[in-house]
Amino acid sequence: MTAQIIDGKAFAATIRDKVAGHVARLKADHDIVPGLAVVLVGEDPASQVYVRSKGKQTVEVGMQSFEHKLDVNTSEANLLALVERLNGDPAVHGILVQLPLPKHLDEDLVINAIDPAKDVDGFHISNVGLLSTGQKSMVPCTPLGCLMMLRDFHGSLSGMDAVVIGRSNIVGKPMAQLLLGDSCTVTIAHSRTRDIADVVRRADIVVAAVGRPEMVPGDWIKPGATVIDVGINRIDAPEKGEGKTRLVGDVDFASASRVAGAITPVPGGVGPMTIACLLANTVTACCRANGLDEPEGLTA
Ligand SMILES: NC(=O)C1=CN([C@@H]2O[C@H](COP(=O)(O)OP(=O)(O)OC[C@H]3O[C@@H](n4cnc5c(N)ncnc54)[C@H](OP(=O)(O)O)[C@@H]3O)[C@@H](O)[C@H]2O)C=CC1
Ligand SMILES: Nc1nc(=O)c2c([nH]1)NC[C@@H]1CN(c3ccc(C(=O)N[C@@H](CCC(=O)O)C(=O)O)cc3)C=[N+]21
Repeated sequence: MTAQIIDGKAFAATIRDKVAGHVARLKADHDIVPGLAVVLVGEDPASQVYVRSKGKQTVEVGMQSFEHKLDVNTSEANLLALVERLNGDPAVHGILVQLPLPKHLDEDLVINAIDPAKDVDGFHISNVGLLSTGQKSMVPCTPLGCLMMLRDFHGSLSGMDAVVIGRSNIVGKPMAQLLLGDSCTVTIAHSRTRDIADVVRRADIVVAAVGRPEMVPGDWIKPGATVIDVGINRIDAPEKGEGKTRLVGDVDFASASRVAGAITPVPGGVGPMTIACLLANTVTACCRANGLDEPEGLTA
């Protein structure tokens, strides 16, 4: 069997179109322009590329982008003061603090200082609690993007066996909550899981969010299963020339795509959906802040 490729890049483009439509309507009907503030501490090259791409796409859909770059040695007080300022800024509807932060900064403290209504990453404890109790919240972008692709491919996920590999607060745990919300039978695997191959083999849906290049081989995949590869790993690619690199996921695409029914590629899968969902969350936050009907089909 050769798996169908789930084209996250193309799907993300359709979401951005919807977002752009809503943004245009907000402007025409209410003279409101949604704004997204992105805070980057330090100069990690991968983060810089990613933040630039977010800023560009934000402007492309007609929203305002505010980028704040702080020195790697910035104090916690300084960062918290910026977050406070953004919380109070009526032009800012969404705030994203790029993670990971340098070690001297307390991530939990900083994330929980963001106004939950502006927490477009969905990482604030209030949003985590709301999601886990099935209430309206801001939903983390990466898991939301994965859910949208799964719903689009399968229609209903009800009763399916889903295995999420990874239990981070930003991907694994919220992903599991969303799948549970859609009535999957959910298992979360992690570094202490015994016989992970056996656990994964039971799954109709596999979401891999581990951070280990090509860790999941095809022979862990149940024939016909849907595989969502969240991993973004840059590895050496000497075949492309001296010093060159390439991106791979947490799944061994070559072997898995021979067994799976459907699979997301890396690049071009979950990554573009994450950014599209960030834009979607910003419009949603803007509508809620202004007491307006929120866009349909852009939230969980
Ligand atoms: N496409 C996108 O938009 C995004 C992609 N990513 C990518 O997704 C991946 C995961 O990110 P993130 O969740 O932040 O990573 P974390 O490092 O925070 O979490 C990784 C998880 O994988 C588990 N794990 C590690 N090794 C193994 C193993 N050998 N077997 C089973 N489980 C293991 C860990 O288990 P334990 O808890 O026991 O240590 C942990 O729960 C990364 O490649 C990251 O780059 C992340 C965010 C967005
Ligand atoms: N507060 C916070 N929120 C995040 O959502 C967040 C974060 N911090 N820190 C880093 C991770 C990582 N992440 C990615 C998003 C998109 C791509 C993406 O678009 N990837 C492209 C390829 C890009 C390339 O070529 O380098 C693709 O997969 O096709 C990658 C990675 C969001 N993260």
